Amino acid sequence: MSEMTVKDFAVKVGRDVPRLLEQMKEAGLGQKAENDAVSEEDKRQLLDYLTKSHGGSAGAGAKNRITLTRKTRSRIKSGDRGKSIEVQVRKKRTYVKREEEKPAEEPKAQDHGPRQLVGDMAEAEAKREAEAAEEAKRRAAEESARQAAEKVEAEKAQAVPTEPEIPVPELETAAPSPEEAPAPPKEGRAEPRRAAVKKASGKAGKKGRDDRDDDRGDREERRRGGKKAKRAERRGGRRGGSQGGGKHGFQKPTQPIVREVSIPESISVADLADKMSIKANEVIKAMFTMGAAVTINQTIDQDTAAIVVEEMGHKPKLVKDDALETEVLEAISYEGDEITRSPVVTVMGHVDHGKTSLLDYIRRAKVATGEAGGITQHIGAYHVEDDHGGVTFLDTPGHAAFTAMRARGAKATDVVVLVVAADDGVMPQTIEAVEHSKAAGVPMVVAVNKIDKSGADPDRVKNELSQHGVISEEWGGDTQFVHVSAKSGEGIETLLEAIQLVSEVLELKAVPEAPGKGVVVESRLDKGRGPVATVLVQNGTLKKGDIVLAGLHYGRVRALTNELGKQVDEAGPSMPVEVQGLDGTPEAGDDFMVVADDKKAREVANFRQGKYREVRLARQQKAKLENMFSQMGQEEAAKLNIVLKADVQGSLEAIKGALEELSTDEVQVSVVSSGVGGITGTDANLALASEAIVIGFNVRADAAAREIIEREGLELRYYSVIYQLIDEVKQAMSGMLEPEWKEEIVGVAEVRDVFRAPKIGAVAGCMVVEGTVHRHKKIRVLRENVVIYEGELESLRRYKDDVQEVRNGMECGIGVKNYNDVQVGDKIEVFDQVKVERTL
Ligand SMILES: Nc1nc2c(ncn2[C@@H]2O[C@H](COP(=O)(O)OP(=O)(O)OP(=O)(O)O)[C@@H](O)[C@H]2O)c(=O)[nH]1
Repeated sequence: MSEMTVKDFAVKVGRDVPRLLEQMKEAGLGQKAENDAVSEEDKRQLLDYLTKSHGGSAGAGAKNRITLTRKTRSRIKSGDRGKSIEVQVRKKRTYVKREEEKPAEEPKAQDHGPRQLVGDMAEAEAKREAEAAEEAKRRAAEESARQAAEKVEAEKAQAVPTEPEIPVPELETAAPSPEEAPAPPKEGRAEPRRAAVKKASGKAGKKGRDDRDDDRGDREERRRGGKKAKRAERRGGRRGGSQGGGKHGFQKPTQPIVREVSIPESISVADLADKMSIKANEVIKAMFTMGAAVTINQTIDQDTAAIVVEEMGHKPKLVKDDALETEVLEAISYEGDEITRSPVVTVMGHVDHGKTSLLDYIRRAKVATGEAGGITQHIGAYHVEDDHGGVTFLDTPGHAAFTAMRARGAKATDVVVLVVAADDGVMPQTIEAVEHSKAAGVPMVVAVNKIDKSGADPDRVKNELSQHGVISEEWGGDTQFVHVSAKSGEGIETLLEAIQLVSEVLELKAVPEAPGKGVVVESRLDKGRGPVATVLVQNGTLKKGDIVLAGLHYGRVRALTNELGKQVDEAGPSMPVEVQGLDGTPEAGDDFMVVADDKKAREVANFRQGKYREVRLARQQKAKLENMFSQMGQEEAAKLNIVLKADVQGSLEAIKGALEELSTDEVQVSVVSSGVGGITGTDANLALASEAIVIGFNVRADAAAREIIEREGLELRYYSVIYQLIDEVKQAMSGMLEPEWKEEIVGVAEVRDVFRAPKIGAVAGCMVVEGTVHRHKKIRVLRENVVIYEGELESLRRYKDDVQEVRNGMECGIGVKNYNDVQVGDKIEVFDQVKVERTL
């Protein structure tokens, strides 16, 4: 065809003249009126423009092509199980305009610019297509399984010439090119495509009965070929497509997009489908044909997922469990301009030395300044402003909070303020606090408190602390001692300055523009507000609306509340803030971070929840005394950490000394903490933080400690004979732990009342609170979790009857043989000695 007018052209391409003129103008053509002539060159230019504007390739090679895609769905019977699979076929066809051809025209579809011209080009292309299809067909013939493809190709080739001015949809159905750039779905599922193509076309009403018959034939063939053949076919199909594509001048090699699908150790069906960019239904169906009935939310394991992915024609990539987490975390950038952030302080010290008073004083004096009402809330932390940029105090004094955080690997504290009452001096918990902060590598400032008191003797504090390696600056050490009174407020300013001084050395930096991250200080379930967590932002800024991952939980920040109870929109570095919107209550010490993707946050949280259990189990194994050494790598310096508690100072010293003497060149035994008294939650947390085993010598763990020990799978051992304790540790060190006799506590009774009778002595009215109390087993009497007597029972009675055992929840009368000093509140522990095989 030679030249035509815009009007003619508009008629040909089925578009109205003004719109066409507009497009021509956009394409840089000069036509302004409907009677202006349109040359071949103009058409090409317009086509080129439209192709480009629709995302087509604009390169020289792509100049004269147009690609059509069409999606069809069909069902095919799969395999010999007679199950059917829904097959989605994406067909793509590229038409290449030949120089000498005149563009034909036609289509419709307003918003598919290139499509309209396609029709235009189609006619010209028909011949070439036919040739190309033949070529593809030849190649396809190399593999028998690809017969279906050939047919379709052939049909495609025929489709064009039979109806020169075919509307676009006709053309689309023609080419079953498996390739597909933008629309991922189903690609991988290439093979069924072969058979399904025609079926789909037939469904669309574009094909005749013959086609459908052929289609059936294909299916028959496929059925006969079995699975292997199908796979071969699929592979072949891809190859064939690709080769044919080259000949056709297709835009891209017509290979199905084989995606590399990363599969975590477990994944939900929905997420797996998502990763392959297909509908979950299709995964469910595919799995069904493989003999597994799953639901959309069901989580499948990695191996199964890998098979499904392969079956779908993609490449599974098995990723390590924490890969997703790593990916999510690594995707967060904390780069930017740094500012100096305020120090975060934890106050520690012995009971009654004034930690709470000090925190309260500072809060009252500082936080409320200038704030309406000045009422502060307890949210677990607060920030005070001073002349040097402020200080944040973690408002949960004590070692428990500190160790709980450290146990979770969190380093929330920059500076420890060690409160020592000037009238009381260094006490056991003072020493414990020193141990904790040293172990955590956190610098200390000593607040010598109660300086207002008449008995205050600050020099004594200095002196006593120096014996524990905390030496005052005045004495040539590096620790600042500040005299304060939490009552009068004396010295508080100086204390804040001292904190600032220490923090300057630390050079605490943060990037306020970065996404917020930090640590959970505490959390609770609020009746009205749901899970509420106080977090300390350590870097970046946490904002309302952010998606947050916190420990095992995640959520979108619904509200942020500061320590004054005021809603805020954001919290910057070193600021504590209460967060609402999480789906659960994270633990103190859990990390939190703002992540970009809601779904990924959920995935990581889910993963962590699953992992949590495994990690605990793993830790249980590792923490076993028996396993500790066998698991140490050779290059690893072997170290056995012990948290030791004993009934009296004498035994404590003796055991500690003996244990430390066990150290050899290969294995170092280190008592990270020791003390007199029952095993507390703090001890357990410290053991967790330092990967230590807990040893109780004639002492027991309290409820809090037991909870942590159990939950975290720590190793706890009770002993009552020193040499046995030392011996077992020694044996473990030499890797020769024999089958051992281990004590097992089988029942505990609490003394509720004590009756004294002249003949039989003291009888304790008890309630069995754990296990079963047996008449003939050995017992110990515990007072405040410390063993005060070991022996056996004289009598065990229910009402007036002598019984052999009394179960949990029942009352009974207990007489302890040769011991009459039982008191209300004591516990009677019944134990057994069991042989434990050594497990390595
Ligand atoms: N005279 C005087 N009394 C103080 C001072 N600081 C605290 N006290 C008193 O010491 C007692 C204990 O203070 P707390 O602040 O409860 O001590 P704590 O270290 O928090 O104690 P626990 O929470 O039990 O570990 C209280 O009666 C306070 O009033 C002080 O500087 N001077």
